Amino acid sequence: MSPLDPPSATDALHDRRTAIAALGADLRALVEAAVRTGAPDEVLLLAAKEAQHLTALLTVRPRGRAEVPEVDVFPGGIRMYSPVTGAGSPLAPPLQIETVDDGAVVGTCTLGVAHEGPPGYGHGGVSALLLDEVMGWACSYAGQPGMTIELNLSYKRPVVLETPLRVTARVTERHGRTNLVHGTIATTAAPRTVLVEAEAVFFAPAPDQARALFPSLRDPA
Ligand SMILES: CCCCCCCCCC(=O)SCCNC(=O)CCNC(=O)[C@H](O)C(C)(C)COP(=O)(O)OP(=O)(O)OC[C@H]1O[C@@H](n2cnc3c(N)ncnc32)[C@H](O)[C@@H]1OP(=O)(O)O
Repeated sequence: MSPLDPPSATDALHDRRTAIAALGADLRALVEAAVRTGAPDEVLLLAAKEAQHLTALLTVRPRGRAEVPEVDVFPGGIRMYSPVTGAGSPLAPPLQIETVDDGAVVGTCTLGVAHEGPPGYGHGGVSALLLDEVMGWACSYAGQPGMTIELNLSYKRPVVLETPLRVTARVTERHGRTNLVHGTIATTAAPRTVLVEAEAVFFAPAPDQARALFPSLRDPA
């Protein structure tokens, strides 16, 4: 559903997305190594210098704060730098939107130590991040991409790190531009044992409102 390269992607777009994803994967490995390392102080200081060098290398024609990247399909599609699904984001697990199953969107991911809350378990805010995203996808797939205006979570069991997770979401009710959405996190090994459950309200802005909120949106309709 969220392929890196839909059939319409040109060669140049394919190459750009591939390069962004390659950098993202190595940055995620770096972040995980950095939060787990037992290397001595002098190695940390050496790594900090190398990181400064990389930052300088990448600080070329940075995009503006509200600019939609050319490699993205927004709203409701590919977001290369999303902190949840973005193959190019060092913050993202990244979560893969896998299927639309009987109206429910299903995403999978594995959290690392960089996402830790209680030792060995995922941070509660990270669970909210995963659910918010997949619930947003459920709205898009129901035909009304929208913004979260309310998100309630029930943390039933801790979310284990380094364990494949299954995040599901489904629109349960629609009232005009407002969608009520239900979401869950479970492990892929035990999909019926809900670890975190969510109820959310999403609002799909009208075209004028979307134009004001997202000035670089190409087609707010
Ligand atoms: C285009 C989408 C792009 C999506 C990108 C991916 C996003 C991933 C998910 C996110 O993280 S979104 C980021 C977090 N959310 C925000 O930053 C939203 C901040 N909120 C706003 O900017 C405004 O609330 C918003 C522009 C969305 C709406 O402003 P309005 O002044 O038009 O809202 P209003 O208060 O009139 O409420 C809109 C409708 O929702 C209803 N409503 C509000 N709160 C509700 C509630 N708690 N329960 C049920 N309905 C509720 C409200 O009654 C009303 O219904 P009606 O249209 O029928 O009159």
